[in-house]
Amino acid sequence: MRASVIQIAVDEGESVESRRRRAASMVRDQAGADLVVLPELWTTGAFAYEEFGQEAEPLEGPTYETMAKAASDAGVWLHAGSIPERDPEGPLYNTSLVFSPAGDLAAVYRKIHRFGFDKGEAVLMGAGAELVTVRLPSTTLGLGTCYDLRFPELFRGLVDAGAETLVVPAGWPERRRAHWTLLAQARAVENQSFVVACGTAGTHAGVPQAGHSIVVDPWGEVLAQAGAGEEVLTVEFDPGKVATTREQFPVLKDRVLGLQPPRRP
Ligand SMILES: NC(=O)CCC(=O)C(=O)O
Repeated sequence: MRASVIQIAVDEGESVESRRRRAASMVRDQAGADLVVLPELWTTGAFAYEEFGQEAEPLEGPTYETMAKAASDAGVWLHAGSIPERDPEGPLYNTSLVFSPAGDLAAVYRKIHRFGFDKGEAVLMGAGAELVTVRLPSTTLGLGTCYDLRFPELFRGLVDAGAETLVVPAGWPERRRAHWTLLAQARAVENQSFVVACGTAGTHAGVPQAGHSIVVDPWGEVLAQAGAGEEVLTVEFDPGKVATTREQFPVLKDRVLGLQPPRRP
C-alpha cells in the first residue's frame, strides 16, 4: 500500500479557490498511490473561525466537485480532508469526504469532538454522531479528525467496527506538536493499527501549524514524518502487518468490558 499524505500550507495570503486548485493538482501528481490524504479544513484553516460561515459549502459543493475529479484523474482512493459543510437543514459541520478511484463518494464523516471549549469550532459547528469506516481493497480505514485524536474510545469503536488503518486529517497547532506525535503513536499501539495523520503547514488566524504529518505502524514505529513546511509525505506499508501484530501479540483479545464503577460508601 502506498500512501501520500499532502501536508498543504494554509496561509491567509492565498484565496480558497487558488488553494483548491493547488490541492487538486497535488492530488493528481499522486497517480500510482493507493491512498492520498489531505488535512482538516484546508480550504479555510482550522482556526480561521470567522471564515467558517463565509466559506461553508453544501456537501456536494466546489470542494466535493474538484476532489471527486482529482481522485478519478489520479485513480486513487482520496481522503479529501474536511470542509466546513453547510447542512441546509442544520448547523455547520466539520465534514470529511472520501472518494473512490472512480471519483465516487465512498464516505462522509462529520467530526465528533469539536475543538475550542466554549468558543470557535465548539460553538460554530454541530457535532457528528456516527463512526465511519471505509473498506478499501487491502485495508479498512477508520476515520477521525484532529481533536478526535485525544479520545481513545472513538478509535477503539472504529477498531471494533473493523478498522485497521486510522486516518486523521488535522489542523494541529505547533504549540502542541509533542502531543500530536505522542497521540498518533498511542492510537497506533493501543489499537494495533496503522495511523495516517495529515496536518497542515503555514499560519492561519495567527496560529502557526505544526505540520509533522506522521505515519505509524501497528507496533508504534514511526514509518515517516514530515517537517514543518508544505510537503507530500509518501510511505509504503504492508496492511497485513495489522493481522500479524494482532495474532503475535494479542492484547486486544484481553480486553475486559463492562467494568463496574467504584462502589460509593
Ligand atoms: N482543529 C482541532 O481539532 C485542533 C485540536 C488541537 O489543537 C488539540 O487537540 O490540541
